[in-house]
Amino acid sequence: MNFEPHLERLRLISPVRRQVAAAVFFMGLGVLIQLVFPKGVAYFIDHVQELRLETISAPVIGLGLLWLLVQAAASTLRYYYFELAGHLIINRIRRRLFDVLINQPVSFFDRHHVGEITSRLSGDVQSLHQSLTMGGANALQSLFMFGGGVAMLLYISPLLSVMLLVFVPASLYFGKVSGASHRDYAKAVQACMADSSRVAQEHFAHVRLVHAFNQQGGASASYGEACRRLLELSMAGTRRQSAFRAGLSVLDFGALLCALGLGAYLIGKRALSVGDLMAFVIYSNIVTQAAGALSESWNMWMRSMGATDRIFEIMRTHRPPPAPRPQAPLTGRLGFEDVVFSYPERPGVRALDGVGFGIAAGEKVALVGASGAGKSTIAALVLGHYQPDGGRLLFDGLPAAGLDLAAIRRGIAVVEQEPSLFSGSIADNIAFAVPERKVPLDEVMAAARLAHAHEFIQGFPQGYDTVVGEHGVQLSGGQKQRVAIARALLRDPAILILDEATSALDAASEQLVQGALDRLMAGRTTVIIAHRFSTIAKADRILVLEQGRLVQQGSHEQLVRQLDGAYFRLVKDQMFAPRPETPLPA
Ligand SMILES: Nc1ncnc2c1ncn2[C@@H]1O[C@H](COP(=O)(O)OP(=O)(O)OP(=O)(O)O)[C@@H](O)[C@H]1O
Repeated sequence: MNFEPHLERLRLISPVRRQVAAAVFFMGLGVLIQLVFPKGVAYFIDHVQELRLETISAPVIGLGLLWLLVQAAASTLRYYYFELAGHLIINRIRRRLFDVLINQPVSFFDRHHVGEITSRLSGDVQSLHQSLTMGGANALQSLFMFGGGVAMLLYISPLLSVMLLVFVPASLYFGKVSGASHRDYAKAVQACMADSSRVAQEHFAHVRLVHAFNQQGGASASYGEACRRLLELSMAGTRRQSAFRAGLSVLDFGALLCALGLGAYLIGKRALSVGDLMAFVIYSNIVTQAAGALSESWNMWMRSMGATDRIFEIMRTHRPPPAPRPQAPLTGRLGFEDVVFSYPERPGVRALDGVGFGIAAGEKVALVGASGAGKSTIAALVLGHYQPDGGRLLFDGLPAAGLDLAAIRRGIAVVEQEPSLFSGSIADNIAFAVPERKVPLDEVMAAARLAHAHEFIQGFPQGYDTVVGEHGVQLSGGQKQRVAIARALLRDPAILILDEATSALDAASEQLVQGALDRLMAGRTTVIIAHRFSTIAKADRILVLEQGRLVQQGSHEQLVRQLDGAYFRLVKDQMFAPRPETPLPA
């Protein structure tokens, strides 16, 4: 048997050793008190004739009250410390799992849906919580009760004990056998839960589209199907669990009947008192129940092992980021040398096929090409989201592979096609550009002024504190763009990656955004994934891509003269908006 996965989970307890030790101490105390009780009952039954009210003196009553108090305190403190340890552990795992997830390479998010990932963070972690806290507490308590109960049984009657001990291994074995199947079942349930979360998350995220296409019914059907699979699996698990409980109950009552039969025989032989038989029955019940609870705890542990396998798989993939290496800030010189790249999810298709070019510091280069030609892939490689399969990238003439990725990224800013804003204040969204320090508001404002965003932000009643994004004020396309430009300006990058918005803004907004972009691009190396002719015309150089290959480069005037070239075809097919002001050669 491989113990490592079990140990891996138990190691999570180590930072909360003190709380766990306190919980175990109070649990031990509680168990001790419970184990004394049957023997006290035996004494009472065997001496019931001799007991008089006068003999129940104040110290006896005091002792009884103390017993009650200690019992209550032990049980309360046991619960408190186990829960406390559980919350601390789970809080730690949740944060660690998030750290591991957020640091995964971008390709990880190509393979896993956001809904699935959030389900792992909530559902799987919750399952681990239950098994480590209440599951762990019950298992430990059962173990103590089992050990103490067996000792008391042997003390009262070794002969009866031997008979009873036949049943105990049977229920333990029974638990072990059913535990193995529980693990696989729990894994399947958790996968199903992640799947239903994915379906729900996807439809909520695109709720406008769902309504626009009257797809509410379709959404309900998809979610219903995911829930049906989950229900089927859960029902199968419940059937298994019921069969397991029935088996345990047969063993429990079998043991009780045998103990009564043999006990009566021993009383007849004067080898056992009535009180001791009574105590024996109670202890035997404690022992068989503890054995059953141990089996059940094992099942629960195995279910949690299955449910949390994915968490640990993900955690194992975590590689701490390499120690930062001293590196001079980028000046903006960028190069691709014969770069070959396929997305990990599509290993057979080359998204870039032998692409090579150099960009001087401060140069503005437009990437053009039909949809799927590889423009965004070039940007993704510059940002270090993926590593090339062949060839290399150069920053300031140095191979990227030998440089510190975080330092490279510090020198780059990106303005996305559809700028993403987090649900926070506008100031927070702009300051997002500089994670290394707390950015003062006047710096945020200065960036917003340059980006022509200050005026509209000041127009909101809460100004820079206005909450935007998920649950806040929704900004127009042009406003979002200007916030994103302010964010990039604040970063003050050497290299700017600009994924130009395809949707047209109204003329006034367009002018404001364009003005802000001009300020942003001034003096910086800029790689523009270009869709507008006005942008392309302003670029120092145009790189034309076709099916992952760089097929042409030059200025608009140079390229448009090559009548058999890809660029001419793109212009002719009106791939850019608005139509080129530069007339095509006759
Ligand atoms: N994450 C991904 N996983 C697998 N294949 C991808 C991924 N992203 C893009 N591709 C594929 O790689 C090729 C290049 O895509 P890319 O996004 O670079 O094109 P593009 O020129 O930016 O297109 P567009 O102008 O439509 O955005 C396409 O065939 C595309 O389907």
